[in-house]
Amino acid sequence: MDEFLKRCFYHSGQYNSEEHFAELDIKLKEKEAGRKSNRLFYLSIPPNIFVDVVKCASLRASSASGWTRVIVEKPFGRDSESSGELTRSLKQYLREDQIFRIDHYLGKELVENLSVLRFSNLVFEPLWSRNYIRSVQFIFSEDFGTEGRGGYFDHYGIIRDIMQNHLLQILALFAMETPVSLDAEDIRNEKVKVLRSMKPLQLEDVNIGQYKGHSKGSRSYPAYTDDPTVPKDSLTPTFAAAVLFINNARWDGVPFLMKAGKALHTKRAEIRVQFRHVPGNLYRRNFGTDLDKATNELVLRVQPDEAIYLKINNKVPGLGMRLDRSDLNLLYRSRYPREIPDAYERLLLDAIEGERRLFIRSDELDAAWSLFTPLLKELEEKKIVPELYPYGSRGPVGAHYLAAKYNVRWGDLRTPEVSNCRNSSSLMSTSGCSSFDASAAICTLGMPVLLKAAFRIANWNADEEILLLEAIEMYGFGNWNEVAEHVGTKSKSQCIDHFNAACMNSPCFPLPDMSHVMGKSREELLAMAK
Ligand SMILES: NC(=O)C1=CN([C@@H]2O[C@H](COP(=O)(O)OP(=O)(O)OC[C@H]3O[C@@H](n4cnc5c(N)ncnc54)[C@H](OP(=O)(O)O)[C@@H]3O)[C@@H](O)[C@H]2O)C=CC1
Ligand SMILES: O=C1O[C@H](COP(=O)(O)O)[C@@H](O)[C@H](O)[C@H]1O
Repeated sequence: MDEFLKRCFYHSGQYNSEEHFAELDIKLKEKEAGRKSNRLFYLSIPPNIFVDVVKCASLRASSASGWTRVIVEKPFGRDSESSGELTRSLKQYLREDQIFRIDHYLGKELVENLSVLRFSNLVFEPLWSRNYIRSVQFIFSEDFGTEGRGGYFDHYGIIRDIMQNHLLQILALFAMETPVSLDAEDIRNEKVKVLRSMKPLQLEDVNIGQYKGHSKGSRSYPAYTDDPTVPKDSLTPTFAAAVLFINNARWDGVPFLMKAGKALHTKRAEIRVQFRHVPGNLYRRNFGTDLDKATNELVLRVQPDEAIYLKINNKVPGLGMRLDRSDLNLLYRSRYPREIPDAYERLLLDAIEGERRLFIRSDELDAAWSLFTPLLKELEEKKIVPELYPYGSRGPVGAHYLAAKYNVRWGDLRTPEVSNCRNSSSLMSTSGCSSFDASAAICTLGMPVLLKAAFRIANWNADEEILLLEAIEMYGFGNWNEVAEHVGTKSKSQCIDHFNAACMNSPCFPLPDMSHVMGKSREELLAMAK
C-alpha cells in the first residue's frame, strides 16, 4: 500500500476550468517523463458536472501518446430524453469506446457468477426457460433510509436509483440468450436484445411506497420526509415493486418481479428463481398439509454473505415417509474463505485493461430507459401517492397483492414462527389468487378503502387492518405482543383471532381473501367500504 500511495498525488482545480485541466496535464507529463502513457478519468461526481469535466479533460488533459478513457457513474440521466442528451454531450468529446458507464452491481461476484452458473453447468441451462421456470425475482433492500443523500434521492427515487440500472442489468444477464463468445460486444448484443424484447412497464404492474417514521421502545425511526433536504410533501418512492415480461420464445408469460426499497427490515440483494410444480407428483400425499405445492427455488444471494442455494424436497430420515425442504448450499464464506473483491476493484481494473463486458453501452442504456420512462412520467404527472410503510418493515402490503396477481409469492418471506399455526412450506407455494387484481384498485382507491371493503369482520376499522398487516410484516408471524403494541387499539388475543379469521384460510395468505371485491367497480368498492 505504501508503494502505491507513493505514486499518488492530489491536484485541485475547478471542474469547469480548461486552464486548471491544462495545469493537470503539465503535472501528469512531469510524472510520465516522456513514457507512453494512458489516462483514465473516473468521474465520481454529481451528474450535473459530468459534461464540464469531460470537456475540459478531453480538450486539455487527454493522453498524447496512449489511450484516454472516462468512467462515468450513474445516474445517466433521469429519463430517455435526458439520458440521450447526456450521451450526445459526452460524444461531442469522446468516442463510445472511450466511455465506461459503470454500474457497480455488474462488478459484484455473484452477478459475475450468473453467466458461469448458466453456461458452464449442464444442469441449469436446459431449465432456463418458461418450460420450467414459473417466476424470477430480483430483490434489493436496505435497512437504512436516504440518510445524507435525500437531496440527490428526491430527484431520482428508487425506480431510477436501483431498478432501471442495477436490477434491470442483472435481469438482462439472467435472461439473455447464449452469447456467441465472452467478448464484450457479443454479451452486450444479447443483453440489448432482451431489453428490446420487453414491454414498457405499466402502472398497474407497479406498487410504490415511501417509508414513514415509527418508534419502537425508546428508539424512533425517521420518515423519508423528515430528511431536511426532502420536501415535506414529497411523493418520491423509496420502495417499488414491479412485474415485467419478456416477449420472446424463451420467456413468454414468465413474470419477472423486481422489488427495491430503502429503510426495510434487512440489507440484502438476491435473485430468486422459482420453478414450476412437479407435474403428477408421486409424493403428493406424503407432503403434509401444503407441502405438495412446494416448488424448487434457486437463490443467488448477491449480498450479504454471498451464496447460491437450491431448495429441494427430501425425505426426513426415519421409517415413515415424511418430506421436508432443504437447501443445497454453496456458501461462499465456507467454500472460499478469502476476501471477495469489491465490485469497484473489479470494474476499475477492467476499465484500465479495456475490458468493456461489465460496462453499459449506449444502446443498452436507451433500451433500459425506454422501459421505465413512460411509467416514471405517468407516476409524476398523475402524482401517484406512494403507500406508506414503516421504517424497518418489509415494505408496503400492496407489493404482495401485485405478486398475487400473477399467482406468485415473494420468495423472501421469512416465517420462522409460522410452523405452529400453518405449515411454513405453504408460504412458498402458489396462492389461490390467480385471477385476483387488487393492485389496480390499490392504485386508484388506496389501500385503506380496499381493505375496508374487503374485510367483513366487525369491529375492526381500516386503519387497524392496515396496522395489523404492517405489524405482521415488521415483526413476523407469532410475535403477537409486538403486533398488538403496533396496532395499539386491540389486545393480543383480538389480533390473533382476527388474523386467524381473516387471513389464515385466505387464498391470498398472508393477506386477507379479496376475492369478493374482485371485479367490483370503484363506486361499488367505495360503497362497500362505508
Ligand atoms: N453513494 C452511492 O451509493 C453511489 C453513488 N453513485 C454515483 O457516484 C458518484 C459519486 O457519489 P457520491 O460520492 O455519493 O457523491 P457526492 O455527492 O458525495 O460527490 C462526490 C464528490 O463530488 C464533488 N461534488 C459534490 N457536490 C458537488 C457540486 N455541487 N459541485 C461540484 N462538485 C461537487 C465533491 O468533490 P470535491 O469535494 O473534491 O469537490 C464530492 O466529494 C455520483 O455520480 C453518484 O451518483 C453511484 C452508485 C452508488
Ligand atoms: O447505486 C446505488 O447503490 C447503493 C447500494 O450499493 P451497495 O453496493 O451498497 O448495495 C445505494 O445505497 C444507492 O442508493 C444507489 O445509488
